[in-house]
Amino acid sequence: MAGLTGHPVLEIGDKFEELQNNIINNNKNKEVIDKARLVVKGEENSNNNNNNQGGERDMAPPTSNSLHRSGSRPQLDLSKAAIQGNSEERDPTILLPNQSDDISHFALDIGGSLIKLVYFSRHEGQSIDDKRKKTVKEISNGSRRSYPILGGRLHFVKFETSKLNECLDFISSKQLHNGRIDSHYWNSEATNKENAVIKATGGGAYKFADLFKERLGVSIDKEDEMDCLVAGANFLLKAIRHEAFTHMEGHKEFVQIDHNDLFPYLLVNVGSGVSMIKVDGDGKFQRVSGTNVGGGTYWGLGRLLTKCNSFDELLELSQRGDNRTIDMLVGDIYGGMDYSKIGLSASTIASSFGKAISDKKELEDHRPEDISLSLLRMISYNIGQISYLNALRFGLKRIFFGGFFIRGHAYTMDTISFAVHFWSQGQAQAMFLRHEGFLGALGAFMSYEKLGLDDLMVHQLVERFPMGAPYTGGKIHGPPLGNLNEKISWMEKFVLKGTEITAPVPMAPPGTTGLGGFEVPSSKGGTLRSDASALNVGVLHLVPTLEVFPLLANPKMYEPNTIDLSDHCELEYWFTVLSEHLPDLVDKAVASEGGTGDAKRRGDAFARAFSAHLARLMEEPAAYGKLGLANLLELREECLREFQFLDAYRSIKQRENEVSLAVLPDLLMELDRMDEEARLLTLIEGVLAANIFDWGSRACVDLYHKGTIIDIYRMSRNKMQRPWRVDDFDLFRERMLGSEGKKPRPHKRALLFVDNSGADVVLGMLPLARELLRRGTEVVLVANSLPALNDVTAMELPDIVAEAAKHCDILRRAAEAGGLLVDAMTNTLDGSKENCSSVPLMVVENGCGSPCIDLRQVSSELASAAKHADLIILEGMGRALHTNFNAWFKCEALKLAMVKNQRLAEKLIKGEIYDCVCRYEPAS
Ligand SMILES: Nc1ncnc2c1ncn2[C@@H]1O[C@H](COP(=O)(O)OP(=O)(O)O)[C@@H](O)[C@H]1O
Ligand SMILES: CC(C)(COP(=O)(O)O)[C@@H](O)C(=O)NCCC(=O)O
Ligand SMILES: [Mn+2]
Repeated sequence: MAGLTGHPVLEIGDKFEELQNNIINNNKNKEVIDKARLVVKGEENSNNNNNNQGGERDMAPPTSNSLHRSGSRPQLDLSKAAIQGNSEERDPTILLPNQSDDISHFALDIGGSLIKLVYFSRHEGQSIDDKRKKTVKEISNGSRRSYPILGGRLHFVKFETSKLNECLDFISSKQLHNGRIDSHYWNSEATNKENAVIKATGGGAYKFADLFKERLGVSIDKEDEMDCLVAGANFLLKAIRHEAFTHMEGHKEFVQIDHNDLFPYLLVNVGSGVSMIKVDGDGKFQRVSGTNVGGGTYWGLGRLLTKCNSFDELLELSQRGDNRTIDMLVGDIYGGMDYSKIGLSASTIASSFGKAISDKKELEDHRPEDISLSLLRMISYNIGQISYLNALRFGLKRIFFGGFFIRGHAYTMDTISFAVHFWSQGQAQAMFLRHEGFLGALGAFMSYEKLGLDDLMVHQLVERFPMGAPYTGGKIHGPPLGNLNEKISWMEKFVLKGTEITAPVPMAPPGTTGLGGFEVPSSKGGTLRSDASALNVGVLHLVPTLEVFPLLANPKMYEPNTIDLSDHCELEYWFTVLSEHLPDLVDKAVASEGGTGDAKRRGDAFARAFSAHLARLMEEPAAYGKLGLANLLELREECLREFQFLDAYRSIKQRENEVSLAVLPDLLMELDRMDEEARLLTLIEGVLAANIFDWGSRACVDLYHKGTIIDIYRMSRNKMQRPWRVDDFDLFRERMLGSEGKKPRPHKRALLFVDNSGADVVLGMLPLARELLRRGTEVVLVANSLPALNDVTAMELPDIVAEAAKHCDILRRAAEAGGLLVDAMTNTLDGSKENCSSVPLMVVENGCGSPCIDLRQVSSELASAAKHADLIILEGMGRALHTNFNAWFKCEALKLAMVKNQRLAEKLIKGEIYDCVCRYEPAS
């Protein structure tokens, strides 16, 4: 093995190949089959010291890239392509004027300071794999809904109003105004460009209407600003799970809003000026007050006083400021003492800018930092106070603050929260919105009739954080959405700028503001979160076919994540795990795309994008909503897809499937020789043992570098001695086989949530499925809709099942009954054409592309399949431990996993790495 360690990952691949060749070329290769039998019986190998993880094996030399390239990348329309801006610049933006991206709609909010644009891009309709059509039909029993709206993404972009031209360029570069509109779903009048009408709100909808007609040839349909603000806020509060949050003393906490208890509330929109609106329901509201001292005041006065060039610069200055040099404090007036009789401490601001009256100092003698902070505090307190007074006036307890003045800035939010809390003595609560600045634009977007958006439910919206979808306008525009090249150079540019990506939102340790005073800023310092990094507001995916899993015992209380990453130590640990895994993942991803220069460049961009997200989340864990481990793992998959790595483990999965399928017949024979009780135990052991084949676990990847599949499997089997760390097997056996001679009724339908490809599904879950089928239980294999790590997908399963069915009548008949075998008759071993008397074996997709599963958002076909199920089997760390470990179901549930991470083992089951979980829960 010495000298051959250049590409250790490939070495094991070769070993697979070698093994596979052995099996294929010499079908009855005794050694291999004996080993497979050993596995089944759980015997130890006498020749080999067990647990030999030392890796003293002969390894074949690494092969070069045998993996093939995906042909599924979309073609770009490069006609009339031109470099935009300075062509001397490195990686200049390329404009592709003729590239269309199915953009259907957009709406604008053109305010005094900023233009906000919301646009929608449609998902390509995903067709169901032929082999699953029958299953889907059977399961949904003809009741598949036809959805009024298509899936797609909502994007959020802003521009400075003074740079309206940039906005117009952006619209025309993305061809937003010429969006292809599907007349089945969208209002078709707009398909004619001449009559194209776009919805817009804000003063600019009036002011610039002619310019839009002139430049883009579109008419503006003006929507009332207040209507839009309220519609936008109501939509966000109802449709986005983690939209609203409180922010006190540097601490951000998401608020779960009960839809039935949302109204009334006070909406305070802090834009250039401030509007205060009492909202009583959808479309039911009254503008009750406002103030002219708002965001425009801060930015305008601030610019005059500090000579700052941008709003962000002004805000950043404030973070290094000390307002005591310029504000007059109670202590300044009372000789350093509190005025405790009325509850004012010495450090309370008595008069903002009060010290500037001193004739000893001119403007130049004051630090711009101090001026900015003083101004920010003055305006934020003032807004907080007026808001409180209006809440008091109408007896409102909740105040939601929106508008771009807030800008996700911790100190601004703390200051407003403090004011509301202070004046209301804790009776009213200030809350902020993640899409703070886009309320009006969203409202205008919603005003397109027949969109059906107002019917969207929380579970139909999934938030994603892609790179390259620019959040701000300005320089970053040009190529249409989805242009990979743009995304890549986007990442390259950001890394050049370096700090922007990791720039944190200041999060100082919590401090106290003390009795009665607006005194100590609690979260100040550091640098301002980079707005331009496009990391702060996610793109909302509308997936109308997602549903809540109907078997959740208590959907309202359900929390998918077992590990809460708001604990910083926990976050740091998983951050390290994922960072360390990154080089290996990039290698795999690049190899899966043929290892070309282009693939390498994309791999690099992916690594940068994902690292940037991780860095951002380390600084502010709640930046993208409540953060759990499942979200991080999903984010990684999303980033891969963003750079068009559609299946990084494609060939690894294929090889592992082939190797495992080759030993399956022997395994089945061995199982069939056992009595029912021994067989059930062996089957569960088999599932647990085979769950070791996990390319997402660092420990397992290390194992792959050291041994062959058989070594690993053997090691895994050696760990199988009962009792397992969590061992409810006896309970499960009793439910399945009964006790004292009483045979319980078999389950009607079992949903098996499968995990990894290869041994995991072929040698673990399929034999278990077969056992259930044999007992007369219908089996639905639930697999990922999209690839994630080495997980098997719903698309891949029918072929695997078909291959397995060649050697097994039970599987064959069940697969036929479930519509999985289209041409099964010709492929069977004996060619016999029996009737489909079997219960069906079916495959459904789960609606996700992650190693974990959030059961609040599953595919409608899974939801339909679940209706008749009385047993759920969740398998693997991602689905049974990281998520759903604590979930309760209306039916029986079996959670099976091998823990392939030391820390998780300690934390969750007080055990060790490679310990197993077999948790059986009766219906609750
Ligand atoms: N990049 C920016 N440029 C200008 N102002 C900004 C920026 N980011 C945040 N702001 C703040 O947001 C305010 C505008 O908020 P917004 O909700 O867009 O209101 P409007 O609709 O009146 O433009 C500005 O007055 C300023 O205080
Ligand atoms: C990504 C996974 C959840 C996949 O596990 P599986 O569901 O396949 O059993 C798991 O590999 C994991 O938690 N990996 C990160 C931890 C580690 O490397 O130890
Ligand atoms: Mn997995």
